[in-house]
Amino acid sequence: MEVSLQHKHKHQEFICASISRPSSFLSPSSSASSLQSGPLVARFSADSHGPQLRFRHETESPASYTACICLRSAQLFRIGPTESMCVSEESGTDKTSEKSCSRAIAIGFSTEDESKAFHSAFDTWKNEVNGAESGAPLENGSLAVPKSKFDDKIEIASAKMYFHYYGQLLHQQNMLQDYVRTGTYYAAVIENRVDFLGRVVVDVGAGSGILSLFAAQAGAKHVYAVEASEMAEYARRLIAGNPSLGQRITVLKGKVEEVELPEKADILISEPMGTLLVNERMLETYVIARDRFLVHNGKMFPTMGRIHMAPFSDEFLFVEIANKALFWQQQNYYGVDLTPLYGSAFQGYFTQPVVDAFDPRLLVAPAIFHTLDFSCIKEEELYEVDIPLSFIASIGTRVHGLACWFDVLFNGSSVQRWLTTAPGAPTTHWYQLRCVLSQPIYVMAGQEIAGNLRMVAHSSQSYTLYLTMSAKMWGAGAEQGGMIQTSSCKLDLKEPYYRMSQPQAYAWAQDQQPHQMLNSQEMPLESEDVAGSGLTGLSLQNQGHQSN
Ligand SMILES: C[S@@+](CC[C@H](N)C(=O)[O-])C[C@H]1O[C@@H](n2cnc3c(N)ncnc32)[C@H](O)[C@@H]1O
Repeated sequence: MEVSLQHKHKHQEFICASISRPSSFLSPSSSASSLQSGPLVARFSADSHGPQLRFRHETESPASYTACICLRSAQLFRIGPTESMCVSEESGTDKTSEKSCSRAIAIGFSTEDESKAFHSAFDTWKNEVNGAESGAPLENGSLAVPKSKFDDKIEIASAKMYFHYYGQLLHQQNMLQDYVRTGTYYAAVIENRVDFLGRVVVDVGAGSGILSLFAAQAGAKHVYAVEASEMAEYARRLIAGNPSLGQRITVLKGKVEEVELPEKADILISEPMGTLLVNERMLETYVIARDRFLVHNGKMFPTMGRIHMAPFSDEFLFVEIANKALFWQQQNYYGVDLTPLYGSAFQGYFTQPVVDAFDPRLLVAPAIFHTLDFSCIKEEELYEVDIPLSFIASIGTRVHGLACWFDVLFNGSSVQRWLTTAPGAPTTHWYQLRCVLSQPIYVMAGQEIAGNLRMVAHSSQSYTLYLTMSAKMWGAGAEQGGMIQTSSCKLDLKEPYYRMSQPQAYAWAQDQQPHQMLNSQEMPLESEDVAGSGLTGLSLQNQGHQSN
């Protein structure tokens, strides 16, 4: 749909030294990359053809032009002090195909100052296009708004808070200080140098730019660091302050769903994991980056993730949550009877998943896991994830709910490395997550616990969780497959209860021996040997998006 744009000047002109097509964009039949040299006029304008950047020879009339770029999809990269690259997306001219392709023009300037002035004008014109397209009121009337894939599914208010959060250094520091996390990324990159050496890398959601710098340390030919929040500016500064690496890194401020890159990537690196792996819905962004930027069979760091689940028993936690609602049992609160709201308050507290580090001995059955393969999963498959549950209880106890954690694999050519958030492993800033049932169920040792965990994405960048757990009939009559008790709950992953206790030593009843709940496949060895001690003292502020 058309968006009108009314710049305060009708056009703006600059002199540049040359324009040419970069060789990688030339068709095989092209003989020369140069389009024009000699003094050229670059003209920004907004007319009936929309907002455009046109180039013409100084001697030609303003109506004629050598090259024309639509400003709507254009991105400008500085590739040298007096050299820049302008890339735009073009729809295919072939009517039978809806495919679009990228078009690039290298622009030369005589001086650095000319280059700076041009970039500043480009940003101004681009901002005006973006302002118009995001629905900002313009003098010439109301606007139809084309939306990106991100804007289509995420509420504006949620996205605003989300990027505001990540735009602050203190929250990036929180992630950088998770040495299990950052150390494992560092080891995964450096030990798999061969996957980065001489390669083009895209850092998906670059934040401070730390992973881009790791990729450059591993010998990447060029890294495109894409970051939507104001952190992009800090990333630029950090990268400029590390010039030997920084000269191979370009920071692009924008959403992964919207920016254009001048070339395809051989490898993607990203840290898109939220609580329970999927919180924040950034995995979708990672998968979109794969489809937009990665060459066929390119690598992804991380390559896949697994959500691990096991039933747990934790009487202290259950009582703590249930007691929170006791407030509403007061019959004389300044003369008011609060009890009509007790039931709702009680249920309300159980809609909050609990985030903390717990003792793995609280698990009452070996864990199962569900795999999300980032290299092939479709974005839409992340909108709803349905996981059947089946466990065999190791002990007779009261089951209070489902404990969950995740790990991710860096499937490098030299070394396979896992980053785990398992209970009992060095604690990360993700901790673990527990869904607590308001009605616990009783099980005997050897009894099957069946159920289902359904996670449905919502537009506030998180998920609604639907959990059902049932104790299957055991002993006589079990062959009929009946359930003895079933308990269900609905939780909002966006509203967790952050309970930052240290893992506690729990006393075991005489008939309950501590047992090994993690099977050998799940033993979190890798992160331990990289990062050393855990981070149990790490603080995690309760601000809605701290889970990453
Ligand atoms: C968990 S942080 C990781 C930052 C950094 N890569 C690191 O490992 O320290 C995720 C970053 O991705 C950015 N981000 C999330 N969704 C994005 C999107 N759709 N486009 C661009 N950046 C995005 C956030 O602003 C945030 O800075």
